[in-house]
Amino acid sequence: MEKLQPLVSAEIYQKLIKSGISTTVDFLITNNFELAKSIGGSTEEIEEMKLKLSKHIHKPNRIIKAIDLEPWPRLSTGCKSIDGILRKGIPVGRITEIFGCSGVGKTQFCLQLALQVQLPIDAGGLEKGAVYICTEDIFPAKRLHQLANLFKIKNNLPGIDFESSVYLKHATDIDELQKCLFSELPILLRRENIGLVIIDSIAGPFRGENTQQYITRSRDLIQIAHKLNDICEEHKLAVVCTNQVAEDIENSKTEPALGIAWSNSINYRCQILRYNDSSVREFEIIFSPDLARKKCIFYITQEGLDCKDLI
Ligand SMILES: Nc1ncnc2c1ncn2[C@@H]1O[C@H](COP(=O)(O)OP(=O)(O)OP(=O)(O)O)[C@@H](O)[C@H]1O
Repeated sequence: MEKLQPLVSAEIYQKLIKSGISTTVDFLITNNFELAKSIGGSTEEIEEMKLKLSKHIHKPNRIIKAIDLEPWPRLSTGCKSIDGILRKGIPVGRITEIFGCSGVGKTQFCLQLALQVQLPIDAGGLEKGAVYICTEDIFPAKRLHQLANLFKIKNNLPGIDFESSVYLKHATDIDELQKCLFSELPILLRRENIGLVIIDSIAGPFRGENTQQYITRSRDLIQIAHKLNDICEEHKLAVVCTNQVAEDIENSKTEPALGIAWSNSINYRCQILRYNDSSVREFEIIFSPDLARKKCIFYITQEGLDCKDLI
């Protein structure tokens, strides 16, 4: 892990340590306003420091030890078995897709992430808020409320109003989704400290478009995927998109919707499956740039995702 010292002065290093920032990755993913508060100086000066540090990490042709490889920061899912196969959680700075049949628990998974992201860093969170973009059903506010109340108790944080850091947007068609991603979201991301953007589901706006709109549909999808990638990288946040399944009748199987252009635009693809009608689910990594194809089991309770008696 790349240490901040000797890259910054001893005085600044001490101030950063006091704020819980000990590595270059911590520094790079922390909001400029927060850094300016911790070590003094203007946000422009902080941006300059970030540029220098990122150049140091990505120095071309620099030979490094395997142990010095920077792991991508992760956001814990709050479920030990899933975190175990994801190497501590959902990657920050990348797009993760969660696909599965209707009612399998994709929304439940996303609601839990919207709470987890607000936890302190040492508890697996990012101490940031979440943006939740619904494209199909209206946002399940009651379920979030129930989860948030139990989440406070579980994490012993009775004073935190978790619901007030979840920003909602309902975008049911492609135009609304584009407007949200290209104009509304960038403004919000500049104003608020956001660590997670959820789209539930990415397939929603692309359904029901007729075949004549096929070409513009593909172009719009690619444009949206590029925008999501830019947002991830620029704001160092995690993007999670749920996706529906499409029937492949010829081969009697189901596949994630939206085809190959979308598949090539995401970094991580994971599937949730349900065992019969029980509360037990299977979570499987289908592809990823840094993880093996693995699966684990978990279940959904009123407190969210869990695996207590399973591991
Ligand atoms: N409070 C709860 N206690 C136990 N299980 C719950 C609770 N809330 C939701 N569930 C489980 O989650 C399932 C619904 O999951 P969810 O709405 O997240 O599915 P989904 O994959 O997002 O579906 P869709 O694609 O139709 O939106 C329910 O069928 C139930 O099994």
